Amino acid sequence: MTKEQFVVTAAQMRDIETRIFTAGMPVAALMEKVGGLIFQRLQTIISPDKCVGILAGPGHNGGDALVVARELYFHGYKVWIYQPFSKLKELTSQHFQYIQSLEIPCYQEINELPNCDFLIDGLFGFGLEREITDFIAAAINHFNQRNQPIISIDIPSGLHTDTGEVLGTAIQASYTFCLGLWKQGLLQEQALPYVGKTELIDFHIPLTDIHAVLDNVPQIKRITKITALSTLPLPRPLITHKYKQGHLLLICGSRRYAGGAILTGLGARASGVGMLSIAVPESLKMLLVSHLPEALIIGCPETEKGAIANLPLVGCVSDSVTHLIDLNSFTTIACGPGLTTDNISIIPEIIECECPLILDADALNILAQLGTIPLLKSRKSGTVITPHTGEFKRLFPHIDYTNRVKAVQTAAHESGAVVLLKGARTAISHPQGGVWINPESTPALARGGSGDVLTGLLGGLLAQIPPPELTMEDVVASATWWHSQAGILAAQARTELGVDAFTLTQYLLSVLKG
Ligand SMILES: NC(=O)C1=CN([C@@H]2O[C@H](COP(=O)(O)OP(=O)(O)OC[C@H]3O[C@@H](n4cnc5c(N)ncnc54)[C@H](O)[C@@H]3O)[C@@H](O)[C@H]2O)[C@H](O)CC1
Ligand SMILES: [K+]
Repeated sequence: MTKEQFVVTAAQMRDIETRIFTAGMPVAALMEKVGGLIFQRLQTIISPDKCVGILAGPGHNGGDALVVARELYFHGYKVWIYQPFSKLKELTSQHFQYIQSLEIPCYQEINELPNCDFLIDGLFGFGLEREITDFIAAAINHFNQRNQPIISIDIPSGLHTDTGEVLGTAIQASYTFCLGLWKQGLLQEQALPYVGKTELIDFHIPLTDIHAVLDNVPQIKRITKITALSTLPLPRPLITHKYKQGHLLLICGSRRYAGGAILTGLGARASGVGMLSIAVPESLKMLLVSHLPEALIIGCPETEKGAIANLPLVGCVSDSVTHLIDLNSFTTIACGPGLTTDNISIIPEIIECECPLILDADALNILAQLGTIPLLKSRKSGTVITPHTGEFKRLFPHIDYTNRVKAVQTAAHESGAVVLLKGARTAISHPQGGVWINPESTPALARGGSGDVLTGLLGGLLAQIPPPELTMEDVVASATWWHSQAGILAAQARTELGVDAFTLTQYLLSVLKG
């Protein structure tokens, strides 16, 4: 793993830094090093003719900010300090004393503050322990009102380091320079309006210290291009044939949502899966054939309303169908897009299948009606469920959803499934607790049908039975990355309004072309 992948809580960061200090690294030296690295990065953003306001807190976040202030000053920038705290940590106090000796203007009242071009937020870092109130809350709200870009050191002051919750109020940063290792709160969806453009400032934490603290707990990891492309595209041997490249069965679509079946099929097509079968209500069969001529389209008996009435399974008596389905002849089954909840009887049958199973959309809504846990826990092979927020709440109404990382871990543990909780920061958890977070997406994907494409793409990848060293959640994480990168590419080419789900399918392969 690269440093960019690790995600830590405040407590884990504290433990890692304690190991560094115990090994002999002076705290002052580390602060000096970190302040210098932040300053170097700032030089590429802020030209020396600019005025910079430094917001200095009482702890080491403030200490970092004061080191930055001093370096900006010595390099010709106009600098002022806002430092309203009476009790400072020792090291921070020393830096503040030196700043004052240089006669850099220091203020304690926000109404005295001059104008400036940029603000550096060094009020609180991962040491924030409680809600921000009183004059500090007023100050943060004041700085958010000014029109200067704010660059937060480590984490926007006021955000909970682990959950990303706003503790009272929080700085709305244009940039967040996260120090050393990614803090979990920065990857939580509720932090998004506050973090701005995030980047990691590496201050060379030894990997041994990281592993010493993180190896014995479920890993929270960021999905990066390196991790995704280490999986994708799945290896395709020179000598192969269609049956060796997996056989995916999609069970989807209804007269009401015919498009869902097409979009899911197009997502599967992009995965490179060798064989694709799609079970839809009989009346959709020719429509699907026209869109996906390479797929084997299975027309199923349908209800009055045009939903799949039953699956023509091998062994069942049904003379009106041309093709019987043997659920155990597929290497993966994906079910749900456009299914409707008109007929709940097919889900218990599908859950019996022995191959990996993906349940999405209405399959999840039916599962919520039938009761999630007992049904999924009894399955022999891997299961992936891919709820959006609403489906998640219906499936797991008892789980507190504020901390999405914890929520998805709990759901995975309870259900025994890999849980992919879709959103602006999709989180994926394995039943044993490991979590992948997708750190980059686009609001362009917030459209009907996007999820159908992901289900097909994911099903097609899992059906190709990735090499044994690839865990199911690794494949799910890579599919998530692939899907969001296609959305980003499409939005760049066509604006965020131009990424309808069909267009999204047309950009999937461009992602792998790099
Ligand atoms: N630990 C290190 O050597 C390094 C830390 N880095 C930087 O330091 C911060 C973490 O520093 P720490 O002193 O632990 O905490 P903070 O600076 O975040 O501030 C905590 C400080 O504030 C007080 N406090 C907490 N909550 C509130 C509140 N709601 N209202 C008022 N005051 C509050 C608390 O009592 C503490 O005194 C880290 O983020 C980095 O920026 C270095 O970068 C690397 C080395
Ligand atoms: K900060």
